[in-house]
Amino acid sequence: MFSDELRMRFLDASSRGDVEKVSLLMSQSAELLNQRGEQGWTALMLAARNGHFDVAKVLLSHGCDTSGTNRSGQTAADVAQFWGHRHIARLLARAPDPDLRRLLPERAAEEPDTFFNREFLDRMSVKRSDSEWLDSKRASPESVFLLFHKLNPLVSAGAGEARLRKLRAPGVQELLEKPDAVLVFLGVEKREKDDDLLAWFALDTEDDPTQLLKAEDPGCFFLPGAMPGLLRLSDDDAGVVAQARSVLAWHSRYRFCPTCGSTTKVEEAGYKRTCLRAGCRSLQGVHNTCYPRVDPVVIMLVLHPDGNQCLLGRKKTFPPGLFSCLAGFVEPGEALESAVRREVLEESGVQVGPVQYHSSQAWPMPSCLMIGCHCVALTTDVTADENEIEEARWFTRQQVTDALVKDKRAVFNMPPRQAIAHLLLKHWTGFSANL
Ligand SMILES: NC(=O)C1=CN([C@@H]2O[C@H](COP(=O)(O)OP(=O)(O)OC[C@H]3O[C@@H](n4cnc5c(N)ncnc54)[C@H](OP(=O)(O)O)[C@@H]3O)[C@@H](O)[C@H]2O)C=CC1
Ligand SMILES: [Mg+2]
Ligand SMILES: [Mg+2]
Ligand SMILES: [Mg+2]
Ligand SMILES: [Zn+2]
Repeated sequence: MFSDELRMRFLDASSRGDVEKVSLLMSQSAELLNQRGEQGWTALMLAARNGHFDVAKVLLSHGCDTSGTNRSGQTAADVAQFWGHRHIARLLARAPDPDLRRLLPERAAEEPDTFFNREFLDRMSVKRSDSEWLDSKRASPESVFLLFHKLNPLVSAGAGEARLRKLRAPGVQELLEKPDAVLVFLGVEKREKDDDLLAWFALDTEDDPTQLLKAEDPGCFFLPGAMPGLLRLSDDDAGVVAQARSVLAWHSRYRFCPTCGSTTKVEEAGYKRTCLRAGCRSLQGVHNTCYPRVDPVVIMLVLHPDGNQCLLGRKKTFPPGLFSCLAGFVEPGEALESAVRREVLEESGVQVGPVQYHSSQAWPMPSCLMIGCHCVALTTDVTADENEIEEARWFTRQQVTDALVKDKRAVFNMPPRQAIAHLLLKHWTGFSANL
């Protein structure tokens, strides 16, 4: 054990930034590490208050607790942030803290069957360069052709659900003869036997929709509004549309070579656009201008250090009452964990510590890959970024549960079940219910 005097000397040395003394006292009694002084302040909080980076580093290297709060409810990171010592706040965000990690939900036993992720077709990418096989499938009366108008799929509406309209070759012949037409090979229906593969294709047109619909049943229409329109699809159809819509959107936006502006030719059954100018840089080495793009987006449920609340935000464009997880594009040269910490800080002013991957989701608006994570906050004051977020605040586990079951006490509306944000919230409450 140590005396009260030793404890006071230890806290005082941390507060003054005397690294040598802090280390010396630690070597005399390791139990000093998480001791508290006036108002419940620990050595780490005092170092954070006065901007003593080296002291904070030494204390962290001994595994000191970062999640405890003083009597004003502030963590060490709260203190560092309040007093403008951002380098210390960042240091605390990187420090592994077993106590905070404990708040992360356990990994799900099974991969979730997420909307837009269902693999109804086998993409058979080896066939993309087999022109003879592709020609025969294009001409086959069995093959399925999906038609999109300005990226909205042709569907027929059943009870509630919209079903993709499957056209056959003659139905799209005229459109395919146009000079700019792009036909994308999506894959083949998964079957037991390999001999009679049923191929699926997709194409987009900007032609007058009333003319296009004349040849169709009266119940057919182009499903309007990506959000929430696409959420009306069945799970199987949604998986096919996620693939088709992203590739078609890429063709509609990347007609010319992004490197030199020359015309391009479509190859690989719609999966490549190659520059036609000999000597163009895009034809040499590793480059990403010729293939359909995917934009990674991190989406995260931020958990409060008390383990009982989570942070949700509202965009101005959301329907009334809806709150969802914060999200943001991953930037070049950035790891997913860094993107999570940066976007949460930008959008809410909250510092994030441990980050844990949950699952991912294709999100074809037009080509996002949502990377879902849970993470734990180090600080708790919320300042919403007014440009992007209308409001951000903490919700209790009970409030999330009420919203999930649409209880009359619910204080907000959940994101739709098809969104990965919904799964992140549901997984967290499911985990918490077992506590
Ligand atoms: N499935 C789900 O549950 C959810 C899905 N999402 C999706 O995630 C996407 C991203 O989330 P969001 O919060 O908007 O992202 P950010 O927080 O990164 O901010 C969006 C802003 O970033 C700019 N931007 C656009 N494209 C890129 C890019 N490729 N790289 C970097 N910045 C870019 C845009 O600015 P400007 O327009 O000024 O150019 C846009 O307004 C959204 O498109 C949304 O569809 C979001 C929440 C829930
Ligand atoms: Mg943002
Ligand atoms: Mg955002
Ligand atoms: Mg961003
Ligand atoms: Zn070029």
